[in-house]
Amino acid sequence: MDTALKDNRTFSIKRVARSFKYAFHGLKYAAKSEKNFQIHLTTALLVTVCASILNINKMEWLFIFVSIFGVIALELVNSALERVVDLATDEIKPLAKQAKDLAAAAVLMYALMAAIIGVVILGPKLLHMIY
Ligand SMILES: Nc1ncnc2c1ncn2[C@@H]1O[C@H](COP(=O)(O)OP(=O)(O)OP(=O)(O)O)[C@@H](O)[C@H]1O
Repeated sequence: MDTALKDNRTFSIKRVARSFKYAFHGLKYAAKSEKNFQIHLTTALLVTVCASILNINKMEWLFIFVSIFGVIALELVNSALERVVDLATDEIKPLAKQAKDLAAAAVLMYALMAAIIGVVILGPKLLHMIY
């Protein structure tokens, strides 16, 4: 027990590397099997290409990246929560429904904000390029 506690408190490159490895496993898993995650990744790629072509400034890039990484991170948390709920019960329960729907609502809120940021930053530049 003491050794385990000590182990948790000391900094170890090996442990940090292991944590990164597990995080990449999660990313790989989500990219392979989570439909919504794949949609967010594709959207992020399109927005990044669009923003590059439209030559946005540093501050605009910051807003775009906060939006992109925020949506992706929240989607990953949502997927994790869905699994925890499914692990906790395989019955239809109001609390399970609330937990999943609340997590989905969190993603929706952030995605809406990201969409507004995208339209505000890229919209006028796109219109200017087209007309
Ligand atoms: N155990 C449960 N009890 C009650 N309602 C549930 C339960 N599991 C899921 N639901 C309801 O069914 C909906 C669909 O659940 P599901 O687990 O398929 O997630 P999802 O929103 O379709 O996400 P994804 O497509 O990423 O798996 C949930 O949003 C929730 O409202």
